Amino acid sequence: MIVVKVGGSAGIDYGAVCADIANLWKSGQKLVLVHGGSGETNRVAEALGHPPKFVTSPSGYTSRFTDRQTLEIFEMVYCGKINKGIVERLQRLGVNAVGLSGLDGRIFEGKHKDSVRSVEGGKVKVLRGDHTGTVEKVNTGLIELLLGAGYLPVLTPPAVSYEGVAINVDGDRAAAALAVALKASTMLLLSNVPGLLRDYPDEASLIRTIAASDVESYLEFAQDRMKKKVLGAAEAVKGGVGRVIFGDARAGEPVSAALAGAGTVVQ
Ligand SMILES: Nc1ncnc2c1ncn2[C@@H]1O[C@H](COP(=O)(O)OP(=O)(O)OP(=O)(O)O)[C@@H](O)[C@H]1O
Repeated sequence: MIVVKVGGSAGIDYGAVCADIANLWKSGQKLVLVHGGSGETNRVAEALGHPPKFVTSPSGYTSRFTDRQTLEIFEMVYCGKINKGIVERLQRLGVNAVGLSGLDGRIFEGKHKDSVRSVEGGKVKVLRGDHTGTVEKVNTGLIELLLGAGYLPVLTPPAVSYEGVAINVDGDRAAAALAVALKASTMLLLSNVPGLLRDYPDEASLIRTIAASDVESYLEFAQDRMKKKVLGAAEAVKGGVGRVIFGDARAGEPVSAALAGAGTVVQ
């Protein structure tokens, strides 16, 4: 079993990702696909007159401030446009894909965080009305049912809180929790960079391997949203996933290339 997470940043070639996945799936590889959608969400939010707001926590992590209206835009893009776009591509390639969010069947569950601490102009402010959280529990029953019946699950945030409220969660960490729950041998985190760069954005500074015991020390090279990927990788390997690969989803055969070791391999 492998878990493939494809991001939603500008430049990602969903056609290439889906074609590669379709070939692997047809050759008998069991997999679950998780996706993001941040780039398109930003664009749609701007177009709808509710521009995105990002907050940086005192510990340096960046996240989307998700008020109710942002959550609805987020769902339109992630669960609507991106999820159905991927399912359509896979269907056209002859793969019986089923698109679900973490809300459906309570696949991704976690605690609702209503307030977030944000560093603004050197001061720490508390913002309320946030619909975010972290996946703490993965309910694999529905996924196993689908896999057992021959469907390829295509999953996306949001998750559901214990009270049944939709919460925006990080896709990389959700994929990590899923990979652990499914006892996946490999998790791929594919985005619009060749992997973790020592000196971002210099692509020649690609870090090729990271020892599983040492992942967190690489957080220092990751800026803003890349930090969540490194954190997700650490959580996955700690949870028993054999290897995590940060790979490039901009062209070629992104999944096969990453499986063959292109990118940053955490093992
Ligand atoms: N050291 C680094 N190496 C590589 N990328 C980095 C680094 N530091 C920061 N980044 C940024 O991290 C981004 C990837 O994270 P991001 O969360 O935007 O991607 P994604 O997974 O495609 O999106 P989504 O949130 O929609 O799933 C890159 O586009 C790059 O700008």
